[in-house]
Amino acid sequence: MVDEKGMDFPVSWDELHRTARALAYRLDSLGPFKGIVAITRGGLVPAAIVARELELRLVDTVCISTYDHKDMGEANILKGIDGDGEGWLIIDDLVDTGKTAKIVREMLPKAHFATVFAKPAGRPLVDTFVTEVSQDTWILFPWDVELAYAQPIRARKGK
Ligand SMILES: O=P(O)(O)OC[C@H]1O[C@H](OP(=O)(O)OP(=O)(O)O)[C@H](O)[C@@H]1O
Ligand SMILES: O=c1[nH]c(=O)c2nc[nH]c2[nH]1
Ligand SMILES: [Mg+2]
Repeated sequence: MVDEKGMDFPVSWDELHRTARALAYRLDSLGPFKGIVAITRGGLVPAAIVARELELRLVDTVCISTYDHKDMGEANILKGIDGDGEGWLIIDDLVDTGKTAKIVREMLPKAHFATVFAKPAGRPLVDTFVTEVSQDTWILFPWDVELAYAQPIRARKGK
């Protein structure tokens, strides 16, 4: 779908699993880490995959909500975490504007911040990521979609 936020970039469960495993592969050589801080909710599934691959069993959360679907609002910090993050690995699904990443980095300045996807505006705030997509792309995660009828491309263009 194309709207004012740009083109949707749908990601399947398989693709997400494969890309999160690629992230774990990169992170393995940058550790060892004490544990993972997952940024809810988007970071939960990638954090579970990375935790499995890096054999990390200590998993905490920072809970931040900024978007209502595609609409950005104020960042609402529902749960923080103590300490400076030294030795910890922060996992989120993506950085977009970098607003969430900035808050998390200020909260845990010594942690390693990793995401599966990065858009250009947020990219400088991430230590490790796998796939870059353009700023006007909306990543559509598998937990946000259901299987449904898709109009043929020609019909969508009104031909
Ligand atoms: O770089 P930014 O512009 O801050 O955008 C990235 C953040 O936005 C999304 O979270 P959201 O606030 O939608 O909450 P959710 O993870 O619960 O879906 C996403 O999971 C990132 O955490
Ligand atoms: O599902 C999402 N896809 C995105 O591209 C995005 N950017 C900020 N928050 C987002 N959530
Ligand atoms: Mg999030």
